Parts: sequence; structure tokens; C-alpha cells
Amino acid sequence: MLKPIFITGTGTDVGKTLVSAIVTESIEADYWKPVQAGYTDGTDSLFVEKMISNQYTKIHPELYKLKLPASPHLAAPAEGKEITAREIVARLPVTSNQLIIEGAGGLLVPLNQQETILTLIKKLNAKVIIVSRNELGSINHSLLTAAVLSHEKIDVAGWIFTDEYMHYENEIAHWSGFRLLGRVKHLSVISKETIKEQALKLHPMLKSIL
Ligand SMILES: Nc1ncnc2c1ncn2[C@@H]1O[C@H](COP(=O)(O)OP(=O)(O)OP(=O)(O)O)[C@@H](O)[C@H]1O
Ligand SMILES: C[C@H](N)[C@H](N)CCCCCC(=O)O
Ligand SMILES: [Mg+2]
Repeated sequence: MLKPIFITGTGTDVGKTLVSAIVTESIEADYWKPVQAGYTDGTDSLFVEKMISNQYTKIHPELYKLKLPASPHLAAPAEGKEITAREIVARLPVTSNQLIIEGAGGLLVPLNQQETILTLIKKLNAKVIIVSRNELGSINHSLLTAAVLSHEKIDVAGWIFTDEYMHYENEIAHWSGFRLLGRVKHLSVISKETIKEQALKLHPMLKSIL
């Protein structure tokens, strides 16, 4: 099986799902969101499914689908469940395709009382793409995330930035020592067509990390 690509971010709401849809479409990969916390207005998996145009992508069902829009270590016990990284690794979808896995929130979000998203990335031995927003404040958030990944010797493919309120991408790539893979401009319309356009733009760079 190919090494999974794990999409993490500098926090929640930075654009991981949007980037996951673009990356998944670009390399016609499979997509898996093992822990979905909060799903009143749809899920990340449904969003990705709606945005994909190719016929090869398979969206694998979530393992933990939790109602509370909160950190997974709080959302799971709220409905009598316990998340473990071991269970997620054991239930990794079997596929011959490249698998894209989307985390929940950022790197140090707890899954339970002992484990975080970082624990999961290590147990999966995944290659990481970090999503960050190109906005004021994001140098600090990005470099804190990068520092932890470097310290833990994680295999990092590089950065993808969403929006373009600032142009911090080269600064962050330079200071972190991780590659800039691409930038997704602000999309005033999010549709299959605009996702496809971004997927094509990122394709050469994404091919180079596989
Ligand atoms: N480049 C962009 N253009 C337009 N909207 C964007 C862009 N990037 C992100 N967004 C919007 O920002 C919001 C948050 O993005 P998204 O849901 O992808 O975040 P996330 O990191 O996956 O959050 P979560 O931690 O809940 O999984 C969404 O409404 C998304 O459409
Ligand atoms: C509810 C949200 N959209 C995500 N699914 C979970 C985000 C957890 C963030 C925890 C935190 O960093 O405070
Ligand atoms: Mg998401």
C-alpha cells in the first residue's frame, strides 16, 4: 500500500477540506476523514464527494462521526464513544489508490486523554501536507506547527495556502524549511469547475511529491 498523505492545518477552518478536495481531484486519489466532529450542515466527506469530477476517487466512510462541533476528545465521550489512534490505523481503508486523510483541527488536537492528531500521523507513518491561511497572524501559527513536525521528524511534503489576504507563503516556506506546494486563491464560487481548475494548477507539484 502507498504511504498515505495526511492533510493537517494550522487549526480548524483554515481550508483543509477545500484543499483535500483539490488534492484528491488533482491526483484522482481516495479520501478519508476518520474523525468528523460536528455535522449539522453536512460533513467534510460529503463536500469532497460533491466537488470531485473524476471517476477513480472513492470516499471512504468516517470511522467516528460525532455530533458535537468540538475537539474530538470532548465530542466522543459526549456520546459515550472513545477514539483511539490504534483503531483508526487498524481500520485504514484498503485501497491500491493513493489515500488522502484529513485530520480534525490542527496538529495537537486531542483524540482522547493521551493521543493527538500528531500521534495518529506517526502511527500511520503518513506524509504530511500542511494547510495554512495567507493572512496576518499566520506566520506564527504556521511556524509553531512546523516546529512540532520538524521536532518529531515527520515526513512533510510541504505547504498549501488558502486565500491571499497576505503573501506570506515564501516567508513561511523559508523559515520552516518546508516546500511551498501551492496556493489556492480566494474562490468566490466553490464548484466542481473551480475545484478542477485549482486541481489542474497544482497537479505538477503534487505529482512531484508522490
Ligand atoms: N481559497 C478559499 N476560497 C474561498 N473559501 C475558502 C477558501 N479556503 C477556505 N475557504 C472556506 O473557509 C471555510 C473553512 O474551510 P474548510 O471547511 O476547508 O476548513 P477545515 O480546515 O477543513 O475545517 P475543519 O477543521 O472543520 O475540518 C469553508 O467555508 C471554505 O469554503
Ligand atoms: C468542529 C470543528 N469544525 C472540527 N471538526 C474540530 C475542531 C477541533 C479544534 C480543537 C481546538 O483546537 O480547539
Ligand atoms: Mg475539514
